Amino acid sequence: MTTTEPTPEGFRSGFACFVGRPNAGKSTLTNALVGSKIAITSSKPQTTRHVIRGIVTRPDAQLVLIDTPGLHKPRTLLGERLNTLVHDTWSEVDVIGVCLPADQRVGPGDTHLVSEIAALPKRPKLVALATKSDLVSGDRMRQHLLAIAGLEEKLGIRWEHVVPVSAVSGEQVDEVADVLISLLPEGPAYYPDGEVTDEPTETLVAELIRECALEGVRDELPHSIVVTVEEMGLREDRPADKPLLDIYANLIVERDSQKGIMIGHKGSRLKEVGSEARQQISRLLGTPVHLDLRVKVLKEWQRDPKYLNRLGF
Ligand SMILES: Nc1nc2c(ncn2[C@@H]2O[C@H](COP(=O)(O)OP(=O)(O)OP(=O)(O)O)[C@@H](O)[C@H]2O)c(=O)[nH]1
Repeated sequence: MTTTEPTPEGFRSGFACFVGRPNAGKSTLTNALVGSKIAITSSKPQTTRHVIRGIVTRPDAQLVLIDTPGLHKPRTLLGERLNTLVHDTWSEVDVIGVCLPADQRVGPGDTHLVSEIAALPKRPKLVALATKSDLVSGDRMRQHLLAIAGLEEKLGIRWEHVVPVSAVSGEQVDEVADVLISLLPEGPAYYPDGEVTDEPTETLVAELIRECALEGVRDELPHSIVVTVEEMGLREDRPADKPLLDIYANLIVERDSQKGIMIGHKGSRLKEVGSEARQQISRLLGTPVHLDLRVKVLKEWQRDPKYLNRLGF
C-alpha cells in the first residue's frame, strides 16, 4: 500500500526490536523477516552499532523492526552512549522480542537484560523467542521453554507469547511476524510499500564494509573498527545501461598495529575485504561498484567526544 491509499480496516502498524545477548541471532532474524540483507550479521559478537530498521509490509499490517546494539559494560564514552541509545529504543517500541538462543542455557546475562527491560518506566509488550531451534533436539527445546517461562515469576514480567524459531531454516519465521504484528496498535502504515529501510545508503554501505572487515580478525579488534563513507556517487560519462557507483571509504582503527593487521601482508587482507565488500554492496544496491577503501589510524577515537560526534555516535 502507499500512504495515499486509504488504510484498510483493522490495519496494524508499529515498532518492534529484538534484544538478546551477543550472537543470540537478532540480526539474522531481522533479515529473515525482512527478506533482504539490511542488518549486519557476523560470527563476532557486538557488531550491530547503528539503529537499523527493516520494514515488513503486508496487506494487513506494517511492522518496523529496529535493530539495537547489545548492552555492554560502559568502559568508554562510546559504550555509555550506546547503552543510552538502547534504553531509549526499548522505551519507544510497541513490542520487544527477547531472543534466547536454544543452544545455550538461560543464564545471568539473559536475566540481567530482561530485568533492565522490566525496570523501564514505560514497558513495551514482551515476546520470548527461542532462537536457533534448528540446533537442538525436541527434549532440549522443552527444557529451554520451561526455563524461559520461569523468568516470568523470577523477574515479575509477562510473556505475551513464547515462540521457538529458526532464522536459518526459516521454521516459524512467519509465526514470529504474526505474533509481533498481533501486538501492534491499529493505525496506518508509517512507510510506503517496498521501502525496506530508511537508513541512509551510506550507513548501510559502511555497515557492510565493517562486517567484511571484521571477518576473521582477533576478538579484541571489533570495537576498534569504524567505517566512514567519505564520498559516494555514480560515475559520470557512463552509458545508462552500464552504471558504476564510486565509493570512497575509510576503515578507521585506533592503533598502528591494528592498521597492519587490517592491511595484511602486502595489502592482501585489505584487498580481500574490499573485494568482498564491493560484491555485497553491488548485490544490495543492484549496481556495479568501484570501492576505494583506505585504512586510517585515529588514536583513541572511542574515548574522544570530538571523534565520536564526527563518526555519528
Ligand atoms: N543454526 C542457526 N544459526 C543461527 C540462527 N540465527 C543466527 N545464527 C547464527 O548465529 C550467529 C549470530 O547471529 P546474529 O544474527 O549475528 O546475532 P546477533 O544477536 O545479531 O549478534 P550481535 O549483533 O553480536 O548482538 C551467526 O553466526 C548466525 O549465522 C539460527 O536460527 N540457526
